[in-house]
Amino acid sequence: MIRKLAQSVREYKKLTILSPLFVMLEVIIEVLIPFQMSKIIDNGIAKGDMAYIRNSGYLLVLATLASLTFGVLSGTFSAKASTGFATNVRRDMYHNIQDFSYSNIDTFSVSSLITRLTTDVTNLQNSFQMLIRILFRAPLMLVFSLIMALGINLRLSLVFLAAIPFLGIGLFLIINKAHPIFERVFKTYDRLNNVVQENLSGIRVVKSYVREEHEIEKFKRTSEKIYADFSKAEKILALNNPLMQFAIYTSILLLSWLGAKMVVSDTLTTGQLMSLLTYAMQILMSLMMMSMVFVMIIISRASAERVVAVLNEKSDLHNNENPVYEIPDGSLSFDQVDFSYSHDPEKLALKNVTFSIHAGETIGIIGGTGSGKTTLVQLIPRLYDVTNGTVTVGGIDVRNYDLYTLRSQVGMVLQKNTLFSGTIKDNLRWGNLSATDEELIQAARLAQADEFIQNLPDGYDTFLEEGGTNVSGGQKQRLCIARALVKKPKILILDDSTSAVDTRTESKIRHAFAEEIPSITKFIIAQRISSVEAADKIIVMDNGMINAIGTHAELLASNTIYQEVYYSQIKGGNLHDEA
Ligand SMILES: Nc1ncnc2c1ncn2[C@@H]1O[C@H](COP(=O)(O)OP(=O)(O)OP(=O)(O)O)[C@@H](O)[C@H]1O
Repeated sequence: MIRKLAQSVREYKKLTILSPLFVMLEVIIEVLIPFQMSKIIDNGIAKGDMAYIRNSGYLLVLATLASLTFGVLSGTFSAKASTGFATNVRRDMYHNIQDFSYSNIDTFSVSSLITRLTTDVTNLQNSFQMLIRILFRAPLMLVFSLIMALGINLRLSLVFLAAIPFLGIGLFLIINKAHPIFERVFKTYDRLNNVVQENLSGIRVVKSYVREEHEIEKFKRTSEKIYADFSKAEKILALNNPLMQFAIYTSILLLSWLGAKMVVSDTLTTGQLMSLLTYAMQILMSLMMMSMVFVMIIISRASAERVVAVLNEKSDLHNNENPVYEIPDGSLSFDQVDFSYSHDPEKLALKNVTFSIHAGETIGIIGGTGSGKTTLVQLIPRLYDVTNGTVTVGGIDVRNYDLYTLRSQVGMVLQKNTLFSGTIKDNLRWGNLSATDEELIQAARLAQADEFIQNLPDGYDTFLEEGGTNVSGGQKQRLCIARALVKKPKILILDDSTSAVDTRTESKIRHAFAEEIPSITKFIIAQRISSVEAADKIIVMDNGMINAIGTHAELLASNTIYQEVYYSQIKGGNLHDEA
């Protein structure tokens, strides 16, 4: 875990090393100051030597200034190194997430990824800063002060040594109790983020169903859970303070009592007792700092595990060796394809799917909800890999293509359309950054979007709000179709992407496709028979399997599922409705 995180230090390595180096110089001076003080008391004040006092005083001022400078420098370096480290961790996580396949995304929820990228990385940043500064400072201070104290008086110094194991055991117990609670707290954070994200992205649904109270209650419950867990963990951590204070004050009392007796019996000078007391404070303060760092480490250990899980997650879709960079044509075949989302052969979402189609054909896919339509088409651009069997495009197994080549040649309009904030042009260019304005207009024409775009006050430069909230559902779908067309794909997949478009416009889209892009293979998943009846072939899906393949006339004559859908739509009057 540490090795993985250390890889993100990169260009901040120098600062990461410089910070503890300056800490070391700062500590050395801080430890020498009490020693010099004891000399001023014993050699200067006791003997009334003003010149000695003055010269040593100058030296002390210089030492303090130097220690201050080193402190400022190490503080600055550690702040820069830790923010840089956090930036790199975030960047590495973000890069890795971009590589995630759909199945990787299924492993982590979106809200959990957000907490990991924000709260967890901030925790890591704080502990990294503490680690390179305080975790160096405290042990150095401890060791140097102990050496100095032992040099002054061995017997009295044993008092500190007795305190160390006592504190060590106390800390170990605290850490063991608090860590599992922090692990739990971060999972609850994920839930909180999930509640917020779901609520905000679905705020319109929440409002239209008047579910505000319910949502507030859900938020309150999760916040209270975080509050309860945090309070519990903090209560355990708070035991650290009395434990430390007890050790510090007992040691100082013992030291003062035993030291005073030694001063009276002339086996210790006043200056030595003074500096011993200062070293006692320094030793115990450094122990206190170390315990604080340990507390921070407990909190961030849970975060570190969550961050490393994202960094270590490998995309399960890779390019094979010597991938193919050219797709010959848009012909396609499925050969005995099984697919399971959970990689469990008992839970197949697709079973023994076999069919083949020629380039340029239009294929309709029809079937009940959950019958596997979306799952089937997701295997074409390799959003998931098959569990068994093969999918080929242009006669070549899709796993043998370079992923980028394959996906750039398969235009897919998903069921859940997403437009991004930006102008219509920006959104259309998602498909192809170098597309000319003419190409954008041509794609929009085919998708029957050009007319309504031209009627917008700023035309193609109209700014779309986040999620495309300022256009209607049907307009959004047409923009998404146009965006896929800008890619000039060899295969175009429309997954229920004309459901909000009226049947007259939908029919215009179909005609435009047939006349102007005849060489593109088209998949149309639809609920309406009218959307697929003109297709060259229609696949009827049922429970993850192909129930039948044929033309509209063939299926209407022989397939019961197709007949049922057809007649229910005739009766419902929505076969060719113009909603
Ligand atoms: N990401 C996923 N993880 C696990 N199971 C999934 C996932 N996506 C879909 N499924 C399951 O796979 C099956 C087929 O789903 P699919 O989305 O392909 O159906 P569909 O025919 O497209 O349905 P609809 O018409 O409602 O969109 C369903 O049982 C569904 O619950």
